[in-house]
Amino acid sequence: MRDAVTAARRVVVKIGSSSLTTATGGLDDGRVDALVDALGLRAADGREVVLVSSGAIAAGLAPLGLPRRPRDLATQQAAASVGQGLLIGRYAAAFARHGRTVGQVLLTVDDVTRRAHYRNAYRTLRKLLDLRAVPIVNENDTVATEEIRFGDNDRLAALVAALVDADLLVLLSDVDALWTGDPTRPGSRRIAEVRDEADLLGVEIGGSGRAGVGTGGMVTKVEAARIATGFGIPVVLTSATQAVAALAGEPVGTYFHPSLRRPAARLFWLAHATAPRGRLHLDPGAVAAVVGRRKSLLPAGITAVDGAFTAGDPVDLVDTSGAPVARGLVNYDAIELPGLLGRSTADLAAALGPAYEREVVHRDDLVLL
Ligand SMILES: Nc1ncnc2c1ncn2[C@@H]1O[C@H](COP(=O)(O)OP(=O)(O)O)[C@@H](O)[C@H]1O
Ligand SMILES: N[C@@H](CCC(=O)OP(=O)(O)O)C(=O)O
Repeated sequence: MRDAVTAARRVVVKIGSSSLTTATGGLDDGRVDALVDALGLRAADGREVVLVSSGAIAAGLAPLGLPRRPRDLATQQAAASVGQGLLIGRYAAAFARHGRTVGQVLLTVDDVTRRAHYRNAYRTLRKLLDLRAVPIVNENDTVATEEIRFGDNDRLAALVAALVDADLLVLLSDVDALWTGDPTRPGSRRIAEVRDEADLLGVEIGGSGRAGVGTGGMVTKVEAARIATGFGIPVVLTSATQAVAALAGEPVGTYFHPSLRRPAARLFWLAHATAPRGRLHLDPGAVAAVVGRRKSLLPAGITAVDGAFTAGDPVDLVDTSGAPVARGLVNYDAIELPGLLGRSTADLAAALGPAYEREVVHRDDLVLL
């Protein structure tokens, strides 16, 4: 038995498209029901479950007469728009049989990187759990453009697990475990547990076996496991058909041990969930202050600015060679900064008013890379 699994009070379960669809790619009601039965068992004794479910695009294909997963973003978004409603409707009916209500939570990258949105997402999830509803999370595909996309729900699930401070993340796929190589190839073996990076050396982590349905294959799952375990959350990776056993702590699938380190939640998001919208070039004094002495970044230490960001966006702080040394949430719009560079805070406050005394990036909004 896996003690961390049996003891977990709050669990995030992620299910991939390939485990929810029929061979032809449509939503498979029987598979949805089987998953919900497994989760219903788990939630029955007062434990909290957050479900991260893919499948919106797959569920939208048939109603739109699309023969396969489209390549272009706009058609994917249209399919997700049709499919997400069907998916949630299906879950709502299945959970109702267990006396549970579901709540739909659609997230974009912004929702987990901008502080105000991050708090908002946390508050909603927390309240749903307090009200004994089952939050069902997916990426907000219909509004997520290429540049702000998570792209894969494995990473989203790891970030949601961190957001709700889960005790366990379960990744359910169509494969029963992480294997040493392509599971269909003779000689590949199942991996029962991963203690650290060393256990992954030599493992061939491949793409999706069902290119028309699943997205990231094992690459995104192992990456998600890295993120969650780095946050102190253990991960079980197995197939949807083993969900009951996995949630009961039986030794199925692959168990990723958590690392002991548990970074501050908000900064963790910043480092992992963000695509920087710009770069601030620091002089050596500013690098020493920010990295060495954990100080806030002031205009005086910035030599140049790249990107078209607005206040609140994540930006990378780079040294004189251009290497990122930290990531932070910037307090100014990109167009405001060139006029401020190299000037002291006192000078700026005197010339432009007290609002210009603020740091460019506050040290509480900074994470070293
Ligand atoms: N080392 C490996 N171990 C297990 N599966 C692997 C490995 N490398 C690649 N895969 C493939 O990854 C697939 C699961 O990913 P994917 O199809 O994206 O699922 P999901 O839709 O659940 O996210 C498996 O079906 C398998 O073909
Ligand atoms: N948000 C998309 C799923 C993207 C995704 O990560 O899919 P999968 O690899 O099947 O978990 C959808 O609902 O179709």
